[in-house]
Amino acid sequence: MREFISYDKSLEILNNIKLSKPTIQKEFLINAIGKVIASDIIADHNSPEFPTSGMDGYAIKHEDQALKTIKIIDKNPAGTVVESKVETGVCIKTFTGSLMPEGSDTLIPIENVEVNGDEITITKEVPFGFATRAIGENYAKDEVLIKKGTVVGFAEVGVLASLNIAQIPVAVNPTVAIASTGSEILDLGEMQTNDAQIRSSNHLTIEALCKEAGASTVQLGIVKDDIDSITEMLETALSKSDIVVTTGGVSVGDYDFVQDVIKDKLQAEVLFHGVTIKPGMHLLAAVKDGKTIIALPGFAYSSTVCAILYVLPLIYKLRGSNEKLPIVKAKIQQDFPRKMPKTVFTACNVEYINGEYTINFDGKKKGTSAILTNMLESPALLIQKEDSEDIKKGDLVDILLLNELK
Ligand SMILES: Nc1nc2c(c(=O)[nH]1)N[C@H]1C(S)=C(S)[C@@H](COP(=O)(O)OP(=O)(O)OC[C@H]3O[C@@H](n4cnc5c(N)ncnc54)[C@H](O)[C@@H]3O)O[C@H]1N2
Ligand code: MOO
Repeated sequence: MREFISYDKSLEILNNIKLSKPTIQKEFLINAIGKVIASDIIADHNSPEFPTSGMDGYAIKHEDQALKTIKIIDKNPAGTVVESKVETGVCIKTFTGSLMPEGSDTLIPIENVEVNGDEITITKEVPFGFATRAIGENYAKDEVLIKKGTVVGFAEVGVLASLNIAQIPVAVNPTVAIASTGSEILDLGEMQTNDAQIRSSNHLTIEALCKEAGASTVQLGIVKDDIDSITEMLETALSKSDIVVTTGGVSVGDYDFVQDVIKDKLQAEVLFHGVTIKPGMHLLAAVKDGKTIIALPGFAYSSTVCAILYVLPLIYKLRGSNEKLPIVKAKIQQDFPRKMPKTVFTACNVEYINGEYTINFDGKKKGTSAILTNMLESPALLIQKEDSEDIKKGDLVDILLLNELK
């Protein structure tokens, strides 16, 4: 008899396994997009380094706005350093991006003055420091701008470029090998020879999830329910990857060989086999030669939910990233009784309305764990913990935002 453990316990066990540290390599900024930065990025200068004009106009002393006219003594284009100084009664024509000339504290925009020869008359006053970007406005020297573990995106690229950093250390993405087992399942394009055969979706759904999470993938396709084929597949998978994910063959049927191969043939260390969750109760996690094997149930919804819950966090960890599953609070629009003493993940629709997430189950199909179409459109998973109460309409509940998965 198998011993089922709680969802929390299964997460704790997986969280505590020793994983190898990611290999670090340097990448040019654009090639680093989607990768995880492996060290803090600290500003080595202030931005801007000097007070800088934010508009086109005239650099003045603020108190000079009380004067009738102010004399223009020089021009200060962006990219040059003007020698003249602003003293009482004089101004310097200054442009967006130009350094503020010495002695000035305020920029009066061209729209706020009338120009007569070499003099300006102020038609509309501005407050002290107007359109003057202070030293360090964008970032200050020694500020930690990007934390180790951040996934590089457009904003990181821009900030790194402004720091004149062309190459950054990033973690080499882990590799996940994926295979689906089952004698009834067919790969894309494979000829159907009898009515009992179905098309496999799991191997590709999981590859898609892993790729979106930043992993490299090795697709091993479909393996029939046969001990030798499954053994060969798992040996190949272990030799090519950091994480092996299989689907099918982990419950109690006569042909559920994946578990036997993992336990008896490979002699892998089984971390757990059976978790009190729905879907995915037959999930098996094991370790062999420092590689993690996650054997998921065959049902399409079960294997997808479990890949999200168990495989994605492993990928995050192996990349050294700070990412977490996107779990947020949402208001539920109907009663939702607790059906079983398990942690249950139910597909729902999510909307963001008036500053809060709300969920409903409109159009969601009921049936077995085979229904993957419930994950289309704008989906989330309602999370009901093992020891939770019946949910009432209007309650705040935990949901996992499926369209926010990285
Ligand atoms: N007597 C019992 N029967 C079952 C139990 C149980 O506790 N006692 N548990 C059920 C639950 S829950 C699940 S989940 C499944 C898990 O079984 P397996 O992991 O061994 O999966 P299979 O039997 O191979 O497949 C289940 C189902 O999914 C379809 N399938 C399989 N592979 C794919 C694929 N790659 N793409 C799409 N669909 C796939 C397969 O045709 C089956 O219909 O066991 C229950 N039974
Ligand atoms: O493990 Mo099954 O996924 O509960 O339907």
